[in-house]
Amino acid sequence: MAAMLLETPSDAAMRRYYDKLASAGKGPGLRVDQIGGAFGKGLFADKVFDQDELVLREPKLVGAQHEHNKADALVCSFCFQYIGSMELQIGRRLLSKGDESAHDLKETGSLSGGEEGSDMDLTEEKEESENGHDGCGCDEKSHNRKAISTELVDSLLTGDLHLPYSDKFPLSPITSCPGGCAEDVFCSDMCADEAWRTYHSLLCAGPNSLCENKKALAQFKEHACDSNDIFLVAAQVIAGTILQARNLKNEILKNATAKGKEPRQQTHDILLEAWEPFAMGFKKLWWEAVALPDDVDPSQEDSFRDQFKELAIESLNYLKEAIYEEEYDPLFDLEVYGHIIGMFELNNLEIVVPSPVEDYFIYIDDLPKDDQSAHAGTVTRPFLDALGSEYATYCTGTGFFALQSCVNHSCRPNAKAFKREEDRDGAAVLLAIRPIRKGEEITISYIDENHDLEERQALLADYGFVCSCSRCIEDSSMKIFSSRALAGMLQQ
Ligand SMILES: C[S@@+](CC[C@H](N)C(=O)[O-])C[C@H]1O[C@@H](n2cnc3c(N)ncnc32)[C@H](O)[C@@H]1O
Repeated sequence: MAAMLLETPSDAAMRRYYDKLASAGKGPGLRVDQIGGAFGKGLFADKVFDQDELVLREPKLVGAQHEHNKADALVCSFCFQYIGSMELQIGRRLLSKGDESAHDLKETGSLSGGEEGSDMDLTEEKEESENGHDGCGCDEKSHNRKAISTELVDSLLTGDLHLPYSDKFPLSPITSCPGGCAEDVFCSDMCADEAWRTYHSLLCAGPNSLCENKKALAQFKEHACDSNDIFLVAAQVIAGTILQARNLKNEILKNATAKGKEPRQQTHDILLEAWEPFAMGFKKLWWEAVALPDDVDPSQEDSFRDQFKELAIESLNYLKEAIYEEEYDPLFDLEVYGHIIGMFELNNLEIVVPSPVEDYFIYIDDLPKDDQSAHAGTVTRPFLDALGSEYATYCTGTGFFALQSCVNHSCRPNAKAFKREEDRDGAAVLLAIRPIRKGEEITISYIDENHDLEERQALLADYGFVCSCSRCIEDSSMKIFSSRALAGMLQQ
């Protein structure tokens, strides 16, 4: 049965699924078709798109904010919109900075000695500044943060301090998890209910959770946070499929009872139906799909891949202990788990949501100079200085999307993933970068395409395929032609 979950869907099954999405209004003006060969399936325009026109806006099927980003951005666990208030966002960020500073102090014995502690973060921030994000007037050259009193941070967290003009940046109030856990918070009852219905009721740590072994669930989460938070998204696929299968089964039972008949549907048919959205995703085994990093010697490749497999085994064992159901046993097969994570490796989109905190400080900095703006500057400056150049850290996560995951790469793309001003959540957004004809395939570039053929091939090797786009074919034949011409000249 596990093998059935991993079978490539037939053309007819694929057609049925994507037609169902289209009739539900998903991806208007688009259709998914088989291309064949290396390309598999692709997303196609079913109408003309003008340059800069929105091609696709789609919510995730499954996804999560990165664990390491949670202290930086308080967002709805379901749609990734920022929530709470500007004061709370800034207060939480300062609190976590305070914790980091205390940690630095413990590790190095001095605050300044810890400044180099998170090289990766600092590089990312610098890149953001160079890309023009740093417009608030904070000292971008220095990563030094100025200390701020705990009382001031507390006053933000408790809501006692109201920052000037923060009401210009209203955020949805926090909706608690219906299961009573403190880990997940939402922007609305709608998001809380959707999360509960589609995966969270089985993965919630709260008192109303449907998970029967919360201790194992906690161990599963801890393991994921310590190793790779992609396991948390894989758990959403498994929990979501179980919950959907239960719903389908109940519906069948209800219909049969209404007709006074015995339900005829087999468990495995129900499971296959519930699994349908994930059956469509292009998959490979995770430990076979991950690219070998440059710093790993090829002679060590087997042990490198074994480490990934070992992690997946550990993670799956915890998840099994937490939410296993015999009826849905195939979902807990290692090959299935490995393919779910491999599917993420090959298809997932990095979710990025711009920070309203950045907008807020830019707004304050851009106010026309008068007494009120001077006052606003004086009140907000200590917070900006305490946040330092990291004031604009975005919400980041990873998600798997039904239609976006069908978009192939081209080194001569006609669309790009781009968040517009109004896209303040975790939806995947694609815009046309030139006019697109009806019937044309929608393509994006997975890499920076402003490189020559060799560099592009090297970058795409990380994605596990050799590009067969029209530009690469032209460039390759040009290369062959040039080398033949050169060989001919040398022979003469
Ligand atoms: C995100 S998926 C795109 C949808 C995929 N074609 C499918 O059938 O589901 C990425 C995979 O599509 C294939 N692919 C995408 N762009 C390609 C290209 N330019 N040349 C060759 N294969 C490509 C590769 O197998 C890649 O791992």
